[in-house]
Amino acid sequence: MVFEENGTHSINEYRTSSSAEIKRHQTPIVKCIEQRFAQFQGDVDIECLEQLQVVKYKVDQQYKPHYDWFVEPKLMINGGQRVTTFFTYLQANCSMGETEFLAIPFNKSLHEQFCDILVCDEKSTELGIRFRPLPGNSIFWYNMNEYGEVDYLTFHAGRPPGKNGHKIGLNTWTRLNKVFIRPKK
Ligand SMILES: O=C(O)CCC(=O)C(=O)O
Ligand SMILES: [Fe+2]
Repeated sequence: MVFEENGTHSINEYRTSSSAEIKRHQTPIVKCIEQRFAQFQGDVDIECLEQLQVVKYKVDQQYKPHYDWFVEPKLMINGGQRVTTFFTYLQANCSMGETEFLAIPFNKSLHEQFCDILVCDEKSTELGIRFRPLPGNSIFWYNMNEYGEVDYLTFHAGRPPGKNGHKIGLNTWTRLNKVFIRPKK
């Protein structure tokens, strides 16, 4: 479910999870979180961050494979392309609900040492690595390179939590330029 700015919501088959935006600098804690994400990236301007977005998945809800970078130019008018993504696991109570990068090859000898944060099971195929939703962990990646080319290896999905499962995560997207947030009336 996607909540729109005008208070309506729509069911999106591609993304059945719900999401909510946290107003920029809303509280000192929100500002502190924004600052830490900006500092991690070499002190980028915090105004280049989109508003933090919380996403919630109930059993069987998911976000099917997608890129975080924009295809449509109109989405880049305010702030430009999404340079990076931080996805932080806030809550999860099950072994499923991973974040899967479908275009990255699972390399047993390379990835086996990371089985504490990656799923390494009989389903680990040659293509696709899956991050466990471990609360407190963040995954971070660049959606484009230094030449401004978007990265197709970032193709990823938010997999559905299993039986009695749920997952809550925090998206922090950083844009090329400052994002102007329209004041709410
Ligand atoms: O839920 C996840 O694991 C990933 C979420 C995601 O890719 C997104 O919200 O863009
Ligand atoms: Fe995503």
